Amino acid sequence: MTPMIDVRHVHKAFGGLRVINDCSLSVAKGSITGLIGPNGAGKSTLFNIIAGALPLDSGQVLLDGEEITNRPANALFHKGLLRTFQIAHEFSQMTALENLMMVPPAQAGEGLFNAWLKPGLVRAQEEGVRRKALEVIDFIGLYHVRNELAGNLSGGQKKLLELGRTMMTDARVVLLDEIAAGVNRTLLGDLVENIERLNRDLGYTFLVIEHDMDMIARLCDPVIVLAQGSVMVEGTIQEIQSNPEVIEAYFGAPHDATP
Ligand SMILES: Nc1ncnc2c1ncn2[C@@H]1O[C@H](COP(=O)(O)OP(=O)(O)OP(=O)(O)O)[C@@H](O)[C@H]1O
Repeated sequence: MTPMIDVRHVHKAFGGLRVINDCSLSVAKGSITGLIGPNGAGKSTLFNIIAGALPLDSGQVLLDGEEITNRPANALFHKGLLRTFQIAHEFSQMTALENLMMVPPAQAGEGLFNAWLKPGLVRAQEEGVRRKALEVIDFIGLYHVRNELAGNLSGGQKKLLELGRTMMTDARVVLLDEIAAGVNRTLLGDLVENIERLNRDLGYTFLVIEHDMDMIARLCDPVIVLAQGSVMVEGTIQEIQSNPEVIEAYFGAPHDATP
């Protein structure tokens, strides 16, 4: 089957520093694939390249068989490739529900033409967006705080809201960058469940960068280990955790602790 994301022989350097070195990997459709590796391995750089936030020097990136190399993030958004972002400062003064309602890329109300000539259409579309936002906020378990300012939500609730924002569009693949950081265990459980439901019920594919190994172990199969800008090994979490090369990459020497 055509992979959802296919990274082929990608290179990227910052000045003289070669950060991504002939990196090739693929993310299977419908998978929750983990991307782990020691600090500085190049995980965020690779994410930024896939998400259209950073140009690569050479190589290719394909989305469901279509070349998307160096396409800007907004073009990828329309193709259903999204990444979660921290709730920006200006959005913290809007309610949780309004944050969701802001997401759809082409709200008819924004077009003057539609606003003047088709007010009925604008109202109907806004109503549709609101209904969907209410469904999404219920799905992610934040219905009870829907009218709270986003800035007042807890760290974990903000992460759930970020995930909810991806559901307002027709996402096919979502890149999650360290979504567990700073989230308490209870909300982390909710986050994991929601990711699993999106994967199982809506067919989302996920690529997950995460330092939290519990979260990787619960969610991801397969797990890809990046070291010095290229793939060291790929396998199940059990295979990864018992691989001596991986242990050495994390700890610098053979060791009996696991990553
Ligand atoms: N914009 C940049 N300019 C110069 N160097 C950069 C830039 N972005 C990243 N780097 C360097 O590239 C290397 C890889 O960084 P990257 O953030 O991709 O690693 P990472 O695997 O995500 O690390 P961590 O797990 O610590 O977040 C590091 O040495 C970093 O200092």
